[in-house]
Amino acid sequence: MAQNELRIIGSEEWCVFDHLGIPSIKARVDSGAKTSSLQATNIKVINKGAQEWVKFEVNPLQENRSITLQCEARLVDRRMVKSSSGISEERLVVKTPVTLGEDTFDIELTLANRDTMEFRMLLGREALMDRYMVNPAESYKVQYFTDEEIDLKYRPFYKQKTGLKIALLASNPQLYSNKRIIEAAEARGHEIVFLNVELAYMKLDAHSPEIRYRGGNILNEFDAVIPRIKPSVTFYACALIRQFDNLGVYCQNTAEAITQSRDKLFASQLFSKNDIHIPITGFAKSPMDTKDLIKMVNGAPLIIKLLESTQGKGVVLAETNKAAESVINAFKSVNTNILVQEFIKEANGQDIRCFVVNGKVVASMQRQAEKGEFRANIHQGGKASIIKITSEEKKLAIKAAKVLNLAVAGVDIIRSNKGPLLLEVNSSPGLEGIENATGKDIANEMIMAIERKLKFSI
Ligand SMILES: Nc1ncnc2c1ncn2[C@@H]1O[C@H](COP(=O)(O)OP(=O)(O)OP(=O)(O)O)[C@@H](O)[C@H]1O
Ligand SMILES: [Mg+2]
Ligand SMILES: [Mg+2]
Repeated sequence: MAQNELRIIGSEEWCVFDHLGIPSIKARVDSGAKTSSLQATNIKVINKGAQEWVKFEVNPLQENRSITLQCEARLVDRRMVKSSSGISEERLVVKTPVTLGEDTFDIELTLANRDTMEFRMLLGREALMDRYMVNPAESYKVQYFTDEEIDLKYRPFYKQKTGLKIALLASNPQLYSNKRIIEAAEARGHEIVFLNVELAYMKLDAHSPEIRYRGGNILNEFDAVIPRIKPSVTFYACALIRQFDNLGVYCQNTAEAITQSRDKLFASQLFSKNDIHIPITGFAKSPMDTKDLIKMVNGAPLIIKLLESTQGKGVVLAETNKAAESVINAFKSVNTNILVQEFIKEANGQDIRCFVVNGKVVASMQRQAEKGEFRANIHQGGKASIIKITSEEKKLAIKAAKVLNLAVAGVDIIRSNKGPLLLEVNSSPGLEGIENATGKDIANEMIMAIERKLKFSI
């Protein structure tokens, strides 16, 4: 073909592979590459009579893994390719017809098992030769499809959606609570994906903010996120939750609610501001005020709490004023923030855990500390049993969750001579102790609460 009969091709073009069942795939025209290549995963060689064929999967749309096409093509070669990092690897080469605009011709494609290809296809010079001349300043000179046309072509491939798509944002899929939440979501017909907090990352950008997951997958199709955040990753996890929220995904507990419930001092201030009774609590920066701090909470025995504590690990009982003073000053000397609190002796090592979901107490249990221990936490050997709470306690639990704006909350209440007092509110309360003690399906309550918020009905 003479030079002037060559057609102009742009730097990006839409290719159609009828034999592979790919309705359209955007290719980067790359005359620097000899052979064309196609992003492919799960590549397997199979025998068809005397011929070798290849079965593989293609995600034809850029930055979108929700569509996966199953393809088959004839294997024509195996080539060693050196990657940019200098490692040689074998690539399979298949041959199949491609359509570009009006032209259909056979093309050889290496199957590139690369996760991070921006373009799912590269159109190399073997395919261009004697047909096209590249004009790198233009795109879609041979074939242009509008977004609507692409959408129409791919509509049949989108999985029929029957339930919600939920992400469980947590750290350990083996935990009882996480396993139960996954089970409950699946039982109600939803798709639930476990996302490890530390494997998710984000792009902050006014036009196209994103959340990505290890390997480059973009997480953009969730209806809801259930955050189950361990204390050590609170800061990072809350940034992720805010990002999901910015992307319009419903987060069962918001980042703000989780953050403020994790800071015992801040949470206590919110409680007193909203007329929620807590044991008398003091906080001071300087050791010079320790003596008065102790007096303020009615003297020893008293409780000292690390501002960020769970499972009762950072809660200490000081029996005498002397002991209290030295423990408080010891924490201060290592710059650890603590609360000093009146000891509710009459509770006899008991407290009440109320599980609140969307403003309702769905279960409650009493926890009794082990003999010789004042902390009722299950992790400290506490024993759980069913309890019928008073309407005053119920109101207190609901109000505490509401003040912190938590849709799911574990509210701890202690019975004192002055009536029920709020101890603390947990934003990722465990399910094991309370489901076992009460026989209630709390995971199911959590999932139904999401359905109600999203006005979803099965
Ligand atoms: N002021 C108090 N008087 C008497 N007992 C208390 C007091 N504060 C806490 N306790 C006991 O210590 C336990 C742990 O305290 P708290 O719940 O404040 O700490 P935590 O480490 O955050 O525990 P969690 O695992 O529930 O988050 C309580 O469940 C309760 O049994
Ligand atoms: Mg706590
Ligand atoms: Mg507690």
